[in-house]
Amino acid sequence: MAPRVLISDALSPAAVQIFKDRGIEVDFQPNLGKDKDKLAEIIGDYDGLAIRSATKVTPKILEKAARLKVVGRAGIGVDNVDIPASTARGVIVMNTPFGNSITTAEHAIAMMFALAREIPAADASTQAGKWEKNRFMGVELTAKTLGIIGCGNIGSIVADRALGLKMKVVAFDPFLSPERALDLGVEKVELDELLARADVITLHTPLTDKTRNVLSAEALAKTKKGVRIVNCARGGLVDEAALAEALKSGQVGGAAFDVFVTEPATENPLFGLPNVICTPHLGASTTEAQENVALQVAEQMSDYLLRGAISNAVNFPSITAEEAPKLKPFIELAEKLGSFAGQLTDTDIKTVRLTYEGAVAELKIKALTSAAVAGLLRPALADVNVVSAPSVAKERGIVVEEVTREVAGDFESLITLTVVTDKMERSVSGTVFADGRPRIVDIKGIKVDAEFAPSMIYVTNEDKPGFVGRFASLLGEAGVNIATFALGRDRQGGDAIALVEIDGRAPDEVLAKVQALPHVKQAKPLAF
Ligand SMILES: NC(=O)C1=CN([C@@H]2O[C@H](COP(=O)(O)OP(=O)(O)OC[C@H]3O[C@@H](n4cnc5c(N)ncnc54)[C@H](O)[C@@H]3O)[C@@H](O)[C@H]2O)C=CC1
Ligand SMILES: O=C(O)CCC(=O)C(=O)O
Repeated sequence: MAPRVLISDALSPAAVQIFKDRGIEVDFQPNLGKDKDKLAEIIGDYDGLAIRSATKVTPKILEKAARLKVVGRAGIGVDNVDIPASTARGVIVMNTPFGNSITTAEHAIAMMFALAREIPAADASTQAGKWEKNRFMGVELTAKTLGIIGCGNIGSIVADRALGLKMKVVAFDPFLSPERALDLGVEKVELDELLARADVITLHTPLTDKTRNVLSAEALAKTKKGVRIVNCARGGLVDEAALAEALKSGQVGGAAFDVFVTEPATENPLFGLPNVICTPHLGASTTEAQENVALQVAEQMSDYLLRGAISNAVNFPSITAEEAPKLKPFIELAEKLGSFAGQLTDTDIKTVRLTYEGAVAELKIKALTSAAVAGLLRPALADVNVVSAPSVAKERGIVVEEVTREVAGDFESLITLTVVTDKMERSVSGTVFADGRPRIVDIKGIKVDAEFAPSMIYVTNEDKPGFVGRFASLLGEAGVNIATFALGRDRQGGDAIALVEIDGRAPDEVLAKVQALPHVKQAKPLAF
C-alpha cells in the first residue's frame, strides 16, 4: 500500500507534486492545522504529516496518530512539535534547516532599515496626505554597531549583509568558535558587552529555556539608550512587557518584531507604541524560501517513507539513501540480537554495550544501537521502536555504550551485544552473511551458527552424552517438529547450548519437560 501524507498547513503546492511523483498519496488541506479537533480525527489515516507553523503536533494528536512515521516541518523551528512525545511514539521529526535562512535574514535587515528610517509610519503619514518631512528624522546605519544574539545560519547571513552595509558586527553566541567568528568578520563578545555596545540588536536563536527572555527588563536596562531591537526569530526571546516599558521611557528607540509570545498575535503590549513595527511571522514568507522548504520537506519525507533514508531529523541520526540499504540487514541483526537478550533477561538491565567490529563499524552505528536497544526493551515494552528506544533506555537509567573495532576476526562484520544486570553479564554476537540474512554466531563465548526464526527453543546444559537424543525424542513425542538444530559448547564436557527452530510454538508443558531433563540448566522459548 502506498504511504499517505497529510499536508495540514499552507505549503507551496510544489510539495504536493513531489509526493505524487514519488508515488505517495497526498492530501492537501492547508487550513487544517488550525483545527486541532479535525486534525485529531483524521491523523490516524496518515504515515506522514507535512507542516509549517500553524499545526501543533501535541501529545493528543500523536495519541491518535497510530500510523504516523514522520512529521516534516517545512521550515526551521520545530517548537510547534512536541519532540519528546514524537520520539516516545517513534515518530521521526524532520526540518529543513537552510531553505528559508536567506529570506529570514533579509527580513531582519529590512526590519532594521524600516526602524532606522521609520518607513511604515512615514508611509502611513504620506498616504494620509500629511507630508510630514520634519517628523521623520532617521539614523544612518553605516558605521553603527549591530549586536547579533545567536550567530548560526541566519545570524551569519545577517552578519554578512550588515558587514556589506559597512556596519560593525558583534555577536553573542556561546557556541560560536573564535575561528568561525574570525571567518565571518564578527567580534565575539559576551552578552553584557553586546548590550553596552550595540546600536541595533537582532535576535537569531531558537527559543529554549536558556534563551527565553534573553532580553529581560534587566538586560534592556544595560543597553545603549535609544537602541533599536529586531526580533525575527521567536516570540519569548524578549520580555514583551519590559520592552513596552523601555520603549515608553525612551531606553529603547524602536522595535521591529516578526514573532510574538502568543501567535497569531491579535493583541500585544507592543502594539500601538511609537516606532514599533510588526509583521505577522513573515520571516520565511518569500516565494523562493517557500518553494525551497516545500520541495525539501517533500523529498525528505518521501525518502524516509519509501527508502528509509533520514535527513535533517531532529530526533534521529541521518541515514542517506545510499546508506539505508547497507544498514537495513544490520538494523535487523541488531534488533534481533537485542530481542534475543531481552527475551532472556528478567532482571533490571544496568548497561547494554554494543561492540561493532569490521566493516559494520564504518556504518551509522547510532542507528544500529537504537535498533538493538529497541529489540532489547521490546519484550518488556511493546511500544518501543528504533526512534524511541534511546530515550526510553535513558528514562530507565540504562547506560548504553558503543565500542568499535576495525578487525572482526572470522567475520567481515560482527556485532556483539552485552547486557549487564546486577546478577549477570550476557553476550550474544551476530553477523550478516552474503545472503543478507542475520545469524547468531556466538552466545556467551560459545560458537554457534543459527538463523533467527519465528519460533525457537534455547537450551543451556552441561555437555553430557545423551542430552540431544532425549531432547529430540521429547519434542517428537509431543508432536513438536524440529526445523533446524544448532549446537555449541565451550569445551568437551563443559557448558553447551542448543538453539532449535521449531514449527509453531512449544507448549509450556513441553518446555517444562525439557527444563526437567538431566543436565539442562535453562530452557526458554524465543520468538523473532
Ligand atoms: N521568523 C521566521 O519566519 C523564522 C524564524 N526562524 C527562527 O530563527 C532561529 C534561528 O535559525 P537558524 O539560524 O537557522 O538556527 P541555527 O541553529 O543555525 O542558529 C541558532 C544559533 O543560536 C545559538 N544559540 C543557542 N543558544 C544560545 C544562547 N543561549 N545564547 C546565544 N546564542 C545561542 C546557537 O549556537 C546557534 O548558533 C530558529 O530557531 C527559528 O526559531 C527561522 C526561520 C524563519
Ligand atoms: O513557516 C513559516 O512561515 C515560519 C518559518 C519559521 O518560523 C521557521 O522556519 O522556523
